[in-house]
Amino acid sequence: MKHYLSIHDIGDLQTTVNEAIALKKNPYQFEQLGHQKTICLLFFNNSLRTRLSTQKAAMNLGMEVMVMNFGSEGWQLEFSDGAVMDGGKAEHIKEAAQVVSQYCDIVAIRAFAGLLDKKKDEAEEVLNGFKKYASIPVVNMESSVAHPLQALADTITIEEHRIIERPKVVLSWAPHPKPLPHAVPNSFVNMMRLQEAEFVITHPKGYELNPEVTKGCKIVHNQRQALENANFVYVKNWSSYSEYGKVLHTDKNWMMTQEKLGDAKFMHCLPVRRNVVVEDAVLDSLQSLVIEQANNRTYAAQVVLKRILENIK
Ligand SMILES: NCCC[C@H](NC(=O)CCC(=O)O)C(=O)O
Ligand SMILES: NC(=O)OP(=O)(O)O
Repeated sequence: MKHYLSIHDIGDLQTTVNEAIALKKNPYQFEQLGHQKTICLLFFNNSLRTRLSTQKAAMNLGMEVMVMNFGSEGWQLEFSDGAVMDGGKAEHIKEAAQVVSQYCDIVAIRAFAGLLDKKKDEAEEVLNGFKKYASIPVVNMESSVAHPLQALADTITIEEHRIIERPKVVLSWAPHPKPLPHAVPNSFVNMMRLQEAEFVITHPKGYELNPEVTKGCKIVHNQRQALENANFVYVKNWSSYSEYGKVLHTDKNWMMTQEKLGDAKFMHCLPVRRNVVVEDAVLDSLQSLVIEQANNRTYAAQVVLKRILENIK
């Protein structure tokens, strides 16, 4: 694998999940693979899980890790070709990406959607800028439109807790005070398409995701109806896509409760706002898989870095 920008870069999903589960059992098996190789993790936004699990994954593979909070520590980047840089931006992506390529063998990048300009967000200027100008492999640690390391960890978690061949998996919108990006639900939907499941999306009207992502997916606007007989319920807030980046309403009735969850397993990528997105009783119950999802982020990242390292050796 050259880059890991979307879930589609991984090849066969089931093979990858099996490999990740094997790595989880024996995490130091490939300690030599990353010897004298360096990964640079560049953050344009906050993180807990991605920051630590990707570093842990790289360390398990014997790599050296450099982390930079680019958003607060780096020079402001210019992305336009031919720009006259007489404003606030000190460095062009052309130099920045090539410079980073001098110091490391893989670069991983987190750069969220700004949620103000759909076209600009969908152009993925940070991720695509590095892809275009860096001479090393690029890993997506959540971009404007995708969070493929999260989706892979979610698949591993579902695989570990699946008790029937074709589980019912529900992606449910939940309220949130802030406008949040579409990256996590987009990647979850794309990943669900690649596996055996009865998949249903539920959200209030107005919260349709990008129709190109959800094309052909079953969408039910009645949350209770959608949740009937669910095995896994993945809860996530996202802002409106059609009224781009807007919070249309924060209807408390969409919060996930123990009563609505029934016997299903609860999933969320974290961080989660307790008693807004989901009530305490769910997060504090044995039905919650959120900590296991966070744990599986390490093995998702590890299988991705392993494949990239095998390709650059
Ligand atoms: N990486 C996982 C989720 C990151 C981000 N959540 C957030 O920004 C939550 C912030 C808050 O709750 O204030 C999102 O939804 O894409
Ligand atoms: N789930 C996730 O990506 O968490 P962080 O934003 O803390 O990295």
